[in-house]
Amino acid sequence: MIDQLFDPALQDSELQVDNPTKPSLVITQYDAEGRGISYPIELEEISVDPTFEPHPPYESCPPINQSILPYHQSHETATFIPYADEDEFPVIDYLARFQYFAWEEDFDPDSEMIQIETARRLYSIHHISMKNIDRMGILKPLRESHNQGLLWEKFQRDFLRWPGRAFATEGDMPTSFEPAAGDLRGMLSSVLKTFCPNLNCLRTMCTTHTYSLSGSFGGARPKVTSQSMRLSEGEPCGEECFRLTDDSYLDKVYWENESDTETLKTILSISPDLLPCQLADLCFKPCREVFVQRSHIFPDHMVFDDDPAGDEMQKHRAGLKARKPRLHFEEDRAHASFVPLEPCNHKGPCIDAWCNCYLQKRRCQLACRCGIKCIRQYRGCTCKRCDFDCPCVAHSRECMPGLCKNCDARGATKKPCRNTRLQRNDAKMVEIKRATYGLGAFAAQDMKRGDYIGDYVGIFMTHDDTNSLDVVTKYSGRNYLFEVSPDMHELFDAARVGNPTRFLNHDTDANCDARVLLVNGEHHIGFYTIKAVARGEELFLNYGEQYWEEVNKRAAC
Ligand SMILES: C[S@@+](CC[C@H](N)C(=O)[O-])C[C@H]1O[C@@H](n2cnc3c(N)ncnc32)[C@H](O)[C@@H]1O
Repeated sequence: MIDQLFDPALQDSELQVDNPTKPSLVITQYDAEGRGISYPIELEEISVDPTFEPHPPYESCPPINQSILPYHQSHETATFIPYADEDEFPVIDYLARFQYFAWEEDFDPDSEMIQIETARRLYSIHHISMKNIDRMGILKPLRESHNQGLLWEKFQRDFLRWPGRAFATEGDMPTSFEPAAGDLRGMLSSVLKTFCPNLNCLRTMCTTHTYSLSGSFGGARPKVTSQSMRLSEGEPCGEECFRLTDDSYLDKVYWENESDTETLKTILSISPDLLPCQLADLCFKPCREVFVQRSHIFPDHMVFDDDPAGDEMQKHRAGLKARKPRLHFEEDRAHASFVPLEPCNHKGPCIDAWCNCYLQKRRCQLACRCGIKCIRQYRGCTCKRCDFDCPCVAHSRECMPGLCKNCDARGATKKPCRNTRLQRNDAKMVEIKRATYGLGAFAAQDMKRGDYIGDYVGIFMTHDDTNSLDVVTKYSGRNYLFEVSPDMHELFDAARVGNPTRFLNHDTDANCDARVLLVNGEHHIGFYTIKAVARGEELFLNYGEQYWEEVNKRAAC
């Protein structure tokens, strides 16, 4: 480029290069006529420290703040061959662990294109509504939700233009699906899908907590009768306040628009005991009208009932008296076997076959929609200082904001409950540096015994899924699998995604240990110091004998 600089055709007349021997970069900008203007930029010389080793190939670890559950179970499908350009890597052995190549079974872009084009022609040329196209059942559903279905997929990728397309240039289908303005339930469901309501999760479009939330929220039961609301203390909110209404008004309210009643029902299914004055603001209706409608939805005799869901409870009441439920909560055991369950959502008590939690001998979770009377829900602790006497601590469970009564589990004060450090991410600082065995984690500050280091996160998988990892683990000599259940059936793999806890090396005289904890209904692996650690010291875990037995077994076979 320096030579070109002196080409009179390209050279800018004002360009001066003071010292052509000094490394410099010349930038030439061309205009539409091909005239170039060049100017030099001096380069800073950079010397590379030879001790700084390049990062090993095929090893990347994007940071995550919570474990993830991938959409596609990668153990069945080979999407990628690591170390493929290294002769020693046993490619065939690796591929033999999978049933398919990803290209064999992944979506077929041709078929998808044809489906989209077919739908478009049916819609814009033959004027068949999207609802009716769906009802034909010949194509993939167009709109399953605001972010699922053929229409959504169409906007996730760029299709090449294809010859057939030119013959039909009529308009396109609507691009997005939004619930109608009056459909409060639809709008809330779509937001829930976008913003995960799980207490441990702040991720948009969360794929970890995949249980279907659409339509399943609500189901809370009223505790306050309309009569006691009317008798409760409080100032009327205005002339039309329910507090100024007598019974004669009860038959005189009729809402013509069904969506108004639906909106009220949706709000009540989430918060059944809101005062009519508050409901009036949310529904844009006069307070006394809302009161009358609420008393139709929740008649007082239902509120007194043990189970306003009614029938099922009546049917089972006789049975209930006779047989006391024998509760055996698997999760109460410190290192319980753990399989994630869909939250239950049913009428009637959680003591029969319709309740999945009951069938699986599990506690109901926060996300369950079985109602406030559920006897299987954990009630929280009542202690102030949560140490060894605390039932949450004793059962390897972090205290729960909203349920634990006296400790500051929410972290609202300067002295929040210690037994919530994992969910508050109140971790001591660590530094990742070269260590004896690859990289290692080092204390970046002085630590006391019992300090919290971090939450071991990775890809959530079952033991069967690890089969395909064996070849890679043996080849790289690095293993990032951590069992979350004692039978080793469920694991987190921090090889491909993780956080600094993945760098703790092994020592029999370890200064840290790992504890399986139930945190807001999910099992986590927390790392804690078991002795004082000075700043700069390396943090070690004892991987256990079983770990090294496995390593030796793998090496031998
Ligand atoms: C969870 S990783 C620890 C972080 C790892 N050193 C790195 O650079 O990413 C576990 C792997 O570290 C290595 N390792 C850790 N402690 C070791 C030890 N005491 N002896 C030999 N290798 C060890 C082994 O390769 C093991 O599979």
